[in-house]
Amino acid sequence: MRTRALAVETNQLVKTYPGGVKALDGMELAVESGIVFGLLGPNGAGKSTTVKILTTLARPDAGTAAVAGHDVLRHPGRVRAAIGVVAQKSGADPVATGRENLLLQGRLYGLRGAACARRADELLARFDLADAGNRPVKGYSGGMCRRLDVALGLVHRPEVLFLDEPTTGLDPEARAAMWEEIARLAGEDGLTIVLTTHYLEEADRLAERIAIVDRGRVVVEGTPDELKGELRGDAVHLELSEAVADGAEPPLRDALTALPGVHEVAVDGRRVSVRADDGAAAVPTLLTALERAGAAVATATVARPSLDDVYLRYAGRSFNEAEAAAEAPVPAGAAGGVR
Ligand SMILES: Nc1ncnc2c1ncn2[C@@H]1O[C@H](COP(=O)(O)OP(=O)(O)OP(=O)(O)O)[C@@H](O)[C@H]1O
Repeated sequence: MRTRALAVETNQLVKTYPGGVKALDGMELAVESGIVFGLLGPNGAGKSTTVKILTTLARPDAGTAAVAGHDVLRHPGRVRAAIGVVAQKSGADPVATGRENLLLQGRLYGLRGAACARRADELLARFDLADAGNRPVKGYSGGMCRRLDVALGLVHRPEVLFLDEPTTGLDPEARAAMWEEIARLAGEDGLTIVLTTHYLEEADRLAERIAIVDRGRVVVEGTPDELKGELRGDAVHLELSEAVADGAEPPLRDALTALPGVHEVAVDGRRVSVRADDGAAAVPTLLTALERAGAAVATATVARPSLDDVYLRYAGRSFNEAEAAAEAPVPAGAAGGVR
């Protein structure tokens, strides 16, 4: 028996597609109930394949997975009753109205009569679709469609909601609105949200915990701050009003390196870059030291390590490089898509 404390648990999932593409190569996940968990990785990392297995739409070649305490292979029906799925592609019927879509989904999950209608209206109001509820979905904007998709996934009050790249293809405004909606959902009724994304910013903003996935396995897992904190230190960039004279660079570098909590000092013409344990706290000290050395500072910026830096450290390549590699042509017979 699995414990209910974990909403999702996988052990050594392996999945190879025909043609030999190894989509999953020992995927290990443990997602606590009641949190937003981000599965972050570039295109082709194996996120959708993981979600397909967890939502009983695909079978692993090896390994086990349980959702809401139910084994996905032994009790797929129980898993399906406990989950809501918002796939990358909308499942809504474009010819039907938003309300009709919700009523149909409700009926599929056993809701009847007034209870079903009440739930549909509740969700239309909640997702700001009340006015559009009686219009065919084909007339909805991208953001409205996405909100309806999430509403459809919630009709039967699932324990675990899977959101597969919920903001891909949305314009910035609709993306921001969807982020707000997901953040709002997160606090509710102990709902667990498993969010897959290839947007670093999306995972950083929404997920309490993140698993960074590369080549079909988790390369690192933790809270966004834990992951970034492991990189120790902020980058502080200072732009001087005038370039430092050649001979003055080494003593300036030595003076800055001697400051507490300051490392990796680089001086290059007008640009001074350092890593600091606490960037914001180091700025006044750096300004004073530079002033003493006769260097006037024009601008100072502090950058926290990003999830891209984390990815680079654990996957050995940048997120952009990995995305580019995933988009590169693959050998004949090995191509394929899950969409
Ligand atoms: N049906 C399929 N047949 C063959 N190969 C597939 C199939 N589905 C996925 N793949 C391959 O498996 C790997 C993992 O794909 P998957 O879709 O799980 O990654 P992903 O991280 O979700 O990426 P994306 O964000 O592009 O969906 C990729 O190399 C992909 O090309």
